[in-house]
Amino acid sequence: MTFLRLEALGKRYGSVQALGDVTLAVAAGSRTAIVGPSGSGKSTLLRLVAGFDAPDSGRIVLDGQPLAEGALVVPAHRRAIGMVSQDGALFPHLSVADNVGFGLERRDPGRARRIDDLMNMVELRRELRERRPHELSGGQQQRVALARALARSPRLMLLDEPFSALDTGLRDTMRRAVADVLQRAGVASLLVTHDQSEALSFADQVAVLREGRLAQAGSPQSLYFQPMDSATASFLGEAVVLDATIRDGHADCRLGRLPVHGAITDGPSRIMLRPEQLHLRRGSDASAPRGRVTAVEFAGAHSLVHLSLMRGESGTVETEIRLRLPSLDAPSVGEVLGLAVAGRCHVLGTAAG
Ligand SMILES: Nc1ncnc2c1ncn2[C@@H]1O[C@H](COP(=O)(O)OP(=O)(O)OP(=O)(O)O)[C@@H](O)[C@H]1O
Repeated sequence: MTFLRLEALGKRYGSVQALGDVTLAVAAGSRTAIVGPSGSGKSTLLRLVAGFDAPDSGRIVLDGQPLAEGALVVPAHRRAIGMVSQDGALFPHLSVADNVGFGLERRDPGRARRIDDLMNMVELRRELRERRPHELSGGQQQRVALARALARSPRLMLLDEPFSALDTGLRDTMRRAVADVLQRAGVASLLVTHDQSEALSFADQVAVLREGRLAQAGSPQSLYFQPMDSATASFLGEAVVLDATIRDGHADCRLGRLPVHGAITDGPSRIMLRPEQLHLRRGSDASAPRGRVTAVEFAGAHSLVHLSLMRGESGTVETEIRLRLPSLDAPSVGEVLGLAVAGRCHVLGTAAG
């Protein structure tokens, strides 16, 4: 069931069309991640939903109630929408308990109990109650910010890069913790992030913005394996994009004849494979697709291996591809390796979203 609906949303700042004709549906209790290059309109979208800014066109409907539609604009404090930002924006002079309870009525006899429950929910120990924000770790501060945002039982939670100031390990832990808390509370959320893998692992739905337009929205799996175009494909991870001719459910390309996803019309096209579908083989014959290793970038557990695809006996160098391989098994520069493809390839321009 659609809980939040953005309909043909548009916003202009002077000559810049920050958002244009964006339509997006968010299901009750679900998690949507908004991704896109810098300047693509992610923060603008969040600001319009929060009520910090009004759209020029289109409408926003939350749980059946229009929040913005023509001259009607419900003010931010009447929307029952929570927000957690990158720095947590805690009040430095207030204790943890008072930060968490900031939106609660001071004279409410149930206030202390509610603060305890909220701290419990985000797994903050009781003994942190009287500390000031600067006496907390980054992860603890984000938990306080989340508890404070949950205090007034929001209908929707907006997460504006809440994990970006945390280091990698903590980031993963916090991402899971926040997803968990929101799920248990049954609160739908919109997450803006620059981190594609964070978006893919956090959300049930990922929406890709480009130049203020919605390029594609869908499940993380459908966007990753069946992106609409090569820009979305590369934005969400490493992609191998090749020219191909489609015939009888197969693509003829530089990697041979590969089965394709779905029923695709015959003709010239472009296909995409994710690098993890390609397997390198040592000692393969010259008739098989092969690649020459041109560079190896060591990065700890994995190395980024650059290969030039070759064709036929002459070994004519064709397209460049990059594969992330376990460093223990990484080839050396100059080696010629056979390439086997696992699974089906995706024909670009045929995404269902
Ligand atoms: N208040 C403003 N005045 C003028 N232009 C603005 C304003 N806010 C945003 N813009 C412009 O609107 C466009 C979208 O900006 P927005 O901040 O929404 O992008 P973003 O995707 O969040 O970018 P980033 O990833 O860099 O945070 C940009 O071109 C930006 O320069």
